[in-house]
Amino acid sequence: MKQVAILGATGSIGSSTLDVIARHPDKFRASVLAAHRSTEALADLCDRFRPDLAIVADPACEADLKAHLARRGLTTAVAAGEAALSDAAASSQCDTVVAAIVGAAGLASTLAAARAGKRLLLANKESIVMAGPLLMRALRDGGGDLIPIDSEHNALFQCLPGGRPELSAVGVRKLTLTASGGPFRGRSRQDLGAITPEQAVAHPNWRMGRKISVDSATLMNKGLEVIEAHFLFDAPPEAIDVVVHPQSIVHSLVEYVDGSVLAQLGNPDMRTAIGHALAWPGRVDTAVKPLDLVALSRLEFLPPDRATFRCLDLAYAALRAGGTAPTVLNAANEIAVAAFLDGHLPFLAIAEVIESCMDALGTEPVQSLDQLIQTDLTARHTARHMMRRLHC
Ligand SMILES: NC(=O)C1=CN([C@@H]2O[C@H](COP(=O)(O)OP(=O)(O)OC[C@H]3O[C@@H](n4cnc5c(N)ncnc54)[C@H](OP(=O)(O)O)[C@@H]3O)[C@@H](O)[C@H]2O)C=CC1
Ligand SMILES: CC(=O)[C@@H](O)[C@H](O)COP(=O)(O)O
Ligand SMILES: [Mn+2]
Repeated sequence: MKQVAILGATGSIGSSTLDVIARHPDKFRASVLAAHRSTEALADLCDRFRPDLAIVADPACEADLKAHLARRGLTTAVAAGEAALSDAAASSQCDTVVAAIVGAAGLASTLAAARAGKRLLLANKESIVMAGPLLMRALRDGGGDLIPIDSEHNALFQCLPGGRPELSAVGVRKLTLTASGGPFRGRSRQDLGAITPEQAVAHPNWRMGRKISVDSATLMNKGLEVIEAHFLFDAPPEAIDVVVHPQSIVHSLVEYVDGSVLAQLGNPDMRTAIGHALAWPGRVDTAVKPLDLVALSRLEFLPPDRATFRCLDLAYAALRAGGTAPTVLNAANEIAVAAFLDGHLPFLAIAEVIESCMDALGTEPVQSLDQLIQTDLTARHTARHMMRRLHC
C-alpha cells in the first residue's frame, strides 16, 4: 500500500489525484493532505479520505481547520506553516509525495521530498524552473524516483526507455512538447488588448487552476515546460521543440536518430498521467474515457505564434542564459500573472514585465538555495517596480 502525501490537495491536481486514489483503496492511501487556506474544503477531504495528518500552509488558518474537523467529529492531526509541509514530505508518514502546490511556494516541500528519497510526483513546474540544478541534485542525493505528472513530461517519460535515461545514450534526437495554443490561439496582438481574466482562464481542453490557465493563454506554460524538460531529461535547448496541437490528444513526442517518433496519446484528463505515476512501473484503471480515433478523425499540428505570444521565447532566452535567469523569469511571471488576475495589469503587459525584469537582473551562476530565494525575492520586487513604471 503506497502512503501518499498530497501537497495542494484542494486544487485541480489534488482533486484528480484523490479521484485515482479513491478508485484503488487496496493500492494507495492519502496519508497527508495539505492546502494553503481552504480549511473547509480540506476538512471535507479529511472526512472522506481519513489521512493521518492535515496541514494548512497559512498558520493563521490552523484554528479554523481544527474547528472544521471537530464539527465533523474528526480527530485528524493538524499542522500549520510552510515548515510543516517540508517536515511531512520528508517524514515516515508517506513514501510518495504529490507536489501539487502552485508556484514557488512549492519549492521547499518539493526539495524536502527529493532529499528524503520519496517517490516524487512532480506537478509543481515552478519549483524545477526556479531551482532546477538544486532539485536534480537533491533527487540524486536522496536516491528516490521523480515521475513527472505535467502531462507533456509524463508523455516524454512514457516514450523514453527507462523513464529518464541519458538521451544521447538511447539515441534521442529531439523532444517535442505539444501546446494547445490556449484560448487565444489564432488571435493577433490587436485582439488581445482588452482580454479579461475570465476569458484567459477559459482553457479549451483542460480544467486547471487560474495561474496555470493564464500561463497557457500567454504560452508561458509551454515556456516553463521547455525549462522543465531541460532539467528533467538533461536536454539542451536546441533539442526541445514546441508544436501547437489544438486537440491536446498527443501529449508530447520523442524523436530518435533512426527516424522513429514515439508519442503518448490520450484524452485530455490529468488522471492518466497521475495514475501512471502513482502505479509506475505498473498501470491502474483511472476511468479516463478511452480514445476514439475515428470519432476524433483529425489531429492538427501548427507552429507557435511566437510574435504574438512572446512568453515562449522569453523562456527559451532564460534557459539559454542559464544560471539564475529561469528563477527571474518564474518570479516575474508569478507577479505579473497575479496582477493580471487581480485586474491591475493588461494581458499583453505580462510579457513586457517579465522581459524588463530579465533585462534588469541578468543572470548569475547558481550557487545555493539561499541565493535563489534571494533572486526570487529581488525579481518579485523588480517586477512590481516595472509594473508601476510601465502601467500605473
Ligand atoms: N491543473 C492541471 O491540470 C495541471 C497543473 N500543473 C501544475 O500543478 C500545480 C498545481 O496546479 P493546479 O492544481 O491547477 O492549481 P490550483 O490553483 O487548482 O491548486 C493549487 C493548490 O495549491 C495550494 N496552495 C496555493 N498556494 C499555496 C501556498 N502558498 N502554500 C501551500 N499550498 C498552496 C492550494 O490550496 P488552497 O486551496 O488552500 O488555496 C491548492 O491546493 C501548478 O504548479 C501547475 O502548474 C501541471 C500540469 C497540469
Ligand atoms: C494538462 C497540462 O499538462 C497543462 O500543462 C496543459 O498542457 C496546459 O495546456 P497548454 O498546452 O495550453 O499549455
Ligand atoms: Mn503541461
